[in-house]
Amino acid sequence: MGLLTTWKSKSKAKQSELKSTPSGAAEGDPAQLETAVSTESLMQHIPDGESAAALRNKGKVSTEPIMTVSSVERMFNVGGQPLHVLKGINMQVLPNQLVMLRGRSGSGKTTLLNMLGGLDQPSKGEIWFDGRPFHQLNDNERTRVRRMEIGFIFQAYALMPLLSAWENVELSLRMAGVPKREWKERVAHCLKLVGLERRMHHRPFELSGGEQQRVAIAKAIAHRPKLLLADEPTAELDSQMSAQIMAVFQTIIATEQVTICMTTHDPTILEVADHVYEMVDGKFI
Ligand SMILES: Nc1ncnc2c1ncn2[C@@H]1O[C@H](COP(=O)(O)OP(=O)(O)OP(=O)(O)O)[C@@H](O)[C@H]1O
Repeated sequence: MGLLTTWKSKSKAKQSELKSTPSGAAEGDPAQLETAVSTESLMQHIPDGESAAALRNKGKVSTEPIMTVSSVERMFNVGGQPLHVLKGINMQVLPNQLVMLRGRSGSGKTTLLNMLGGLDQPSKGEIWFDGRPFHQLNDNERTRVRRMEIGFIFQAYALMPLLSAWENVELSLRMAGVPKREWKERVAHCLKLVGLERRMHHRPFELSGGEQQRVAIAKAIAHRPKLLLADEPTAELDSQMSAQIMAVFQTIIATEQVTICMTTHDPTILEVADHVYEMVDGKFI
């Protein structure tokens, strides 16, 4: 298995570093102060102490993998020629972890992520999601699992441009079939969790890139998915906003019991991952 390395994601040092950078820069600048305040409020949600690993050791979190990938290959037919993109991928994702797929452009990260989310199927191999053989489900069954149990976040936010932050999150509850009586409380909770309680009625063009990505996160977790898949979620953001997004990810892992698997090119955010898989030319090294 191509496990590059393992880091503890919730060290106090890392939390205080995330906390102190924007706070230190905030004095006298209202825009930076706003960023600092929202980061402070984000960090309040992160519980001190117990990491997912510690909770697992105490039996509070399942030790069974939520996702198991065995010998997965993916071939495409391009102009009559076979293109072998994934060449035997093995991985396990444990509950309440932050797992990163890293690799150069074209190495196959998005192709694999699409398969983990049931958007595509392997040419060979198996993918087990929460005890079910994802690779054997038909299109309708995979769509149902995806709608109910998986959330997606994309590089370019994928928000409805004419809807407010509130309405965007509400839309995802409607799509997942969550009863309307639960919407108000859940939308408010998710937007607060990502630090946007003062931006709930802004539309995407009235928000910064980092704020738009936080709306996208609120939208992706609103229906309480077990697994959150994020394709380059920080690619459009500067380092401070990227740090905020990673702080939000840590918050929602701790409070919403969600597992996150994301792709990235950004070496500066790797250290908050529980596991990093390095992909080279369709394989983990
Ligand atoms: N549907 C498809 N048909 C044919 N080729 C494809 C298809 N999807 C992906 N590929 C090819 O597979 C390779 C891997 O693509 P993929 O998008 O998974 O890479 P990536 O690591 O996510 O790259 P990036 O970091 O640039 O997003 C590329 O060469 C791409 O052209």
